[in-house]
Amino acid sequence: MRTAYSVETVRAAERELMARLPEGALMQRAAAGLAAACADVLGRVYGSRVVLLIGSGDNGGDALYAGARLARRGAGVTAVLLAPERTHPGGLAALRRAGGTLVTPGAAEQIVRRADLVVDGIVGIGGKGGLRPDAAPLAELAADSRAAVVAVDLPSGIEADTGEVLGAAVRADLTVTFGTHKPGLLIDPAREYAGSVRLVDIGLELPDQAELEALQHADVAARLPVPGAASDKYRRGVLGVAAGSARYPGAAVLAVSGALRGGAGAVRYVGPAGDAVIAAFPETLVSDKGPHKAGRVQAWVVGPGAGDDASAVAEVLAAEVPVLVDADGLRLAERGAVRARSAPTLMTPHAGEAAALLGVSRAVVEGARLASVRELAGLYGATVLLKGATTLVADAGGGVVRVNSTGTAWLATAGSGDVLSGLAGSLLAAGLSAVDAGSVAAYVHGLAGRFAADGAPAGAHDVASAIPAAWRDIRD
Ligand SMILES: NC(=O)C1=CN([C@@H]2O[C@H](COP(=O)(O)OP(=O)(O)OC[C@H]3O[C@@H](n4cnc5c(N)ncnc54)[C@H](OP(=O)(O)O)[C@@H]3O)[C@@H](O)[C@H]2O)[C@@H](O)CC1
Ligand SMILES: Nc1ncnc2c1ncn2[C@@H]1O[C@H](COP(=O)(O)OP(=O)(O)O)[C@@H](O)[C@H]1O
Ligand SMILES: [K+]
Repeated sequence: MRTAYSVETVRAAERELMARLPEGALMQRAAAGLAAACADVLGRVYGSRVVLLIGSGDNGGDALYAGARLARRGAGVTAVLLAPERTHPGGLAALRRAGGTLVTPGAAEQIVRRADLVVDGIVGIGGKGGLRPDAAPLAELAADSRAAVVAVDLPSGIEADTGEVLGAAVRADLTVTFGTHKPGLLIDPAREYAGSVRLVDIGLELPDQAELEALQHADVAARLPVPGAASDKYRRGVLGVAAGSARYPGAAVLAVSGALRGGAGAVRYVGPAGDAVIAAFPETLVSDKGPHKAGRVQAWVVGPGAGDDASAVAEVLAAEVPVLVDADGLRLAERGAVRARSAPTLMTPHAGEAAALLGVSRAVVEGARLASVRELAGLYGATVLLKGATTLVADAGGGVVRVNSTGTAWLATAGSGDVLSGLAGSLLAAGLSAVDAGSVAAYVHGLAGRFAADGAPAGAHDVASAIPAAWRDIRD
């Protein structure tokens, strides 16, 4: 499991560790890891041109000490000091001793243009509220140069705890972060600014519960349902899918396509698109009599392409099994009915649907994804999976939020969300908790999207067809 901790938690762990170590030891660990990463990016350190962008805090200190290490290995290192009189004194002295050069921001444009590597030590976890006007132009210079950009701890200008980007921010090719990932490195839009992320262990002892966690292959493999000798189709779980309409029969087909590859033993389809479903997937048990007459299921998916069938949504919400609500179902589900449920509910909006439920604009949700998913989960007393380039899954009770980034932008194609709903529903029917079903489904779906696209456009049905390959890859 990859975890991320809030700034407050990082600060507390840092204080505790600093009290036990000689002064400056932690910063030296950080600087050593940073210098090694910079050397990897450069390939050849000797003779390279390195520019350090230095703010007035310890983030600048890390960059200065790392710059000194690179200078000792033969790099030409120049530090641009945003606040010369408040620059980290030890770091500054170290760079001077190693032969580095110091300049003011006025000289930055010329040297950044000729640099091989720009190191962003403007601000780290002490930053608040977007880059200030004196620092913002440096971020733009770095973006315009042909140099590789390495961010120290996090790209300056992003909000470490939330992943929001409130103004100008540095766009890095690599972020070297210390002790733990910070939530902002894993959540869009900030995640995009971080580039790839390298974690340097500096010995911080962190509490059990993180702010954010991201499943890895092994975590997903441990959660995927696998039948045993005693399994039969009922014990594996039966999923009911109430989806599709005369206008959108395809949504039903796609939801069922995800469901059949999600580990349930059988899929019951209820709705007006039975012929289309049977034509594509003859193994589906089809009925048009409404959810309450469909026979026993261990979980329901309701909503994809469902049009305005509010009664089907209400019927499904009244069932005492886990329910996944997606697409039209989100609009039609009464908040009170969701809150009154005793079995788990998993809601799966994209940013636009979440915005409509919260009564805000889509831009507000996209800018503040972590706060939005938590708020929606609290409002409905449900587990909420917020789709997007990174997918977040939050429980109503607060606590750790799951994040997934296995996907690819090729997944932004009509119907891929329907496939996800069937897949996640199937995992609910197989007995996974709502958080596990949502986050495991997002992981598998993202990987399937990568396999299906492989650098070229793919349709949602291709994504569904790639689910078995993703599943095998995870279990290998
Ligand atoms: N935690 C750990 O375990 C370890 C932490 N380490 C390192 O320390 C870093 C944290 O250092 P930190 O606390 O000195 O804060 P930092 O990020 O340098 O920023 C403060 C400075 O930025 C300024 N500033 C603020 N907002 C701004 C803005 N929007 N735009 C522009 N400027 C802004 C602010 O100015 P002021 O408000 O004082 O005028 C202040 O001077 C951490 O990220 C990591 O790199 C490692 O060395 C070892 C282990
Ligand atoms: N830029 C992106 N990068 C990665 N995944 C994405 C991106 N855009 C969308 N997705 C994923 O594609 C799916 C789209 O779902 P949704 O918006 O419900 O589409 P639809 O309603 O057409 O089925 C979600 O799983 C979402 O996380
Ligand atoms: K930084």
